[in-house]
Amino acid sequence: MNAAAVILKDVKVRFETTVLTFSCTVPAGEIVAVAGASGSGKSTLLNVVAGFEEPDEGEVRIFGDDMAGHLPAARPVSVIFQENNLFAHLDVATNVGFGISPSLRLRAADRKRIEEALARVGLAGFGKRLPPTLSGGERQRVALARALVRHRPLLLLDEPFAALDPGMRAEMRDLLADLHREESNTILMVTHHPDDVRLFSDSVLFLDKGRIAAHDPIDRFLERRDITAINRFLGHGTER
Ligand SMILES: Nc1ncnc2c1ncn2[C@@H]1O[C@H](COP(=O)(O)OP(=O)(O)OP(=O)(O)O)[C@@H](O)[C@H]1O
Repeated sequence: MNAAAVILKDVKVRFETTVLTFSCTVPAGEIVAVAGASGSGKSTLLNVVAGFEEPDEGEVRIFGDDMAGHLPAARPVSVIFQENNLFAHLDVATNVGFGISPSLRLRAADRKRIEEALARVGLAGFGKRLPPTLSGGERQRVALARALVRHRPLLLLDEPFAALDPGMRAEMRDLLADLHREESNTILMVTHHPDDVRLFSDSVLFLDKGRIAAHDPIDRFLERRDITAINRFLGHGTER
């Protein structure tokens, strides 16, 4: 598992008042927490990888391939956002079906895969329900089921548990960890929660003011005391 899942090389994204700069190499098969204060650039980094944001400069490679000009749908990624992952007027099975075929031309074997994915995330029998009738946690499970049927080797999660209570967060974390073991995929997950970092990740990309301030294996990251923003994030008081 030494190949790189993601390489960002001198990537620059310019907004009106800000320039964000990213360079990093994420090994395949890792769970990587993407952390940092609000406005530090976490979502932008994910959007650059997913293809929702084109960099002004630099190179984005996913499993070795240069992603320049590749639309999001053409990238080997699945993305789960904090919310609004689902079409509210379409039932759960149809929402998951989009992961298999955007035109929803689903064969019997596809419908079986949808049912299996729903069962895998604890939602057997939910296929005919509409998203507004589900709890926040159930909706995120549907989004996860849709990611599952896609079998993409890179899963990007932008604060996927933000709207969930602590018990549900822990459940979702466990479920993701199980799926990661089964699929051997690479996961980049934006989170504001130190617990997600401590309990879930192999390594941490820590952003500060639009650049990557630290990219460490989890043990090393938790021992750091040299960056104020990390101390603040980990609750290490005012020490520098
Ligand atoms: N479309 C945009 N136009 C202008 N500025 C933007 C745009 N998107 C992001 N920015 C700016 O880029 C910086 C990084 O934003 P980003 O959303 O990536 O941060 P974040 O770390 O994900 O924040 P949060 O934790 O609050 O979601 C911020 O200063 C933000 O205002």
